[in-house]
Amino acid sequence: MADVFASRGRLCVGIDPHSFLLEEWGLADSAAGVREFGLRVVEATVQGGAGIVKPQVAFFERFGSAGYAALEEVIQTARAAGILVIADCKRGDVGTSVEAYGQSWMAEGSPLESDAMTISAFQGVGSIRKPMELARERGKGLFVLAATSNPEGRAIQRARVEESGRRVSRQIVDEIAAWNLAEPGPFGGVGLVVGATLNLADFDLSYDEAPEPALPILAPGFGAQGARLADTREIYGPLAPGVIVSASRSVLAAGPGNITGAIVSMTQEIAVEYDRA
Ligand SMILES: O=C(O)c1cc(=O)[nH]c(=O)n1[C@@H]1O[C@H](COP(=O)(O)O)[C@@H](O)[C@H]1O
Repeated sequence: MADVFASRGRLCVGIDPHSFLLEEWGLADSAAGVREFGLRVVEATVQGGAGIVKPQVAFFERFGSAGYAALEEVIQTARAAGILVIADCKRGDVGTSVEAYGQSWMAEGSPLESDAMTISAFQGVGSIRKPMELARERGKGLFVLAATSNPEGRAIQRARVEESGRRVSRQIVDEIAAWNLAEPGPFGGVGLVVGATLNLADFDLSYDEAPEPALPILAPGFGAQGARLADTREIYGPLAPGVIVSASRSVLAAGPGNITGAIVSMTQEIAVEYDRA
């Protein structure tokens, strides 16, 4: 991750081809439209000097197999251009089924092969062990939902686990942190999704000191959901060094003519936030 931040920066550009955005971009709400949208966002990411994209699979899935073909092309084009791809598929299942999901998004040569995927462990962290093993074997990243940015997640994610007494979010983070202990290097291989809209203390995720190895944190909620880039370090505290700032609508709404500029200015804002004493 340290090399990821050095070479690709912290901004993750979400590729979320909502119908309203396709219309604003003058594109059809179709598989051809999401393909064109995705490719243009990848191009703008390269031109804007950012290094990470996160295609939201749902918006492609709306068009069935044609949408998947479009997604494959977007992922492959981004990776060929040296951009890291986090497939936002939020998969989660058990046993051999979740293992197959892991293979779909992380196995070498899979048509959807990405650099990382989002995954749900609300069936128990043990349920995603196979993808965790695959990620480790293949040098891929996994981002496990821990404390999501949406307000509806709050009640369940703050609930306490009977056996440990810990909040669900904290339990997931602790289990992932324990898994990462076996890995060399300053950052763990498995990361977490922790929304920027939250007060982390509510989820028992405010730390006095950063866990070691550091946790990669995929941080959605900036822009359209209300969180401000200038608050990143305050929101995440000791977790801030691992944060990947993820934004979709707030970047994409700039439109095809201005998206590169939006990426450049967000990258600068993030740099200012991380450079200040
Ligand atoms: O895993 C995610 O990326 C994610 C987790 C979460 O807790 N909240 C969240 O909004 N997301 C995703 O992040 C993106 C947020 O989009 P914007 O609100 O438009 O920036 C969407 O693709 C969401 O699916």
